[in-house]
Amino acid sequence: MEDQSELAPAVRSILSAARDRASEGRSGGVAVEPRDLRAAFDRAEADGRVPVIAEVKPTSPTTEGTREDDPVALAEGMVAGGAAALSVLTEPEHFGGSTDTLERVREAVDVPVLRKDFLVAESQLDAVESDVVLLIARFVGDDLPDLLAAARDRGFQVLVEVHDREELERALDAGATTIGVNNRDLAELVVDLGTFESVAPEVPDDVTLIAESGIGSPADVRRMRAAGADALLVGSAIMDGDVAANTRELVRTEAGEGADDESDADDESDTRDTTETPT
Ligand SMILES: O=P(O)(O)OC[C@@H](O)[C@@H](O)c1c[nH]c2ccccc12
Repeated sequence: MEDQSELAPAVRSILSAARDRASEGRSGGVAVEPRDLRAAFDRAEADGRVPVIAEVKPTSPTTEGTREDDPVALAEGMVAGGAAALSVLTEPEHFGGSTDTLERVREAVDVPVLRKDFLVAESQLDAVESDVVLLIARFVGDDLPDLLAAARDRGFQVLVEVHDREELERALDAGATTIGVNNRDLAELVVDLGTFESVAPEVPDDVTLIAESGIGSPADVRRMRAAGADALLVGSAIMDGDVAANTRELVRTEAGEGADDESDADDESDTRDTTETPT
């Protein structure tokens, strides 16, 4: 694995906490019957919605304060706003997440739910059922093929997260079929939508490609879609304010051939501060 000193201190702390949780997991393991992520994206497209995975993220290392609302109510609002799928943080110490929250959310909605955590050991896959799990290429290093196989054995669909072309190559070599390009650099915690634009052209067409992080406005949605995103993963911009309205705004970006262009411009100046780069 890479030299950890290159990572932002907050990320190093998250990883060390993740290793301490490495023994978590139920004895006996999980056997998941997943809700199909690709089918959920296709349904959204057929319905004129941009496929968005909306993320329940109560807080993060660079977000001020914690959103205390019931995560189930937030999740239901996101689905009402048109989210094709949901992502739920289960990392407890830095993101205010829990496996219990994920279970409650997954029971309450019928869209696929991604477990968002920093998984580094196979046993962690058994902590809770979800439709999709995240593996971050940078953090799992050479264990990627084994963890991918272990996740699939349990029935999970797997989203492999990459940040550059070298990680993309590793993900493809390991057999990943759903790949997310994180626009946030985990070394600096800085967001640059150009990251997706530089990696996306290297991704084969049969891979489901997701643009992650830093997407805050209809203009950002258009930019990522133009660069080839099949779907978008959005946290902060949806969590800030009315989650249903925020989701709806992003999901409807392509409805009616840009008919909303003017109101988009107004909406972008509302509550969201696009200069912030929370994780
Ligand atoms: O809040 P944002 O900028 O919309 O980002 C969401 C999501 O991409 C981000 O939370 C994320 C991407 N990869 C991660 C890995 C772990 C924790 C969090 C993440």
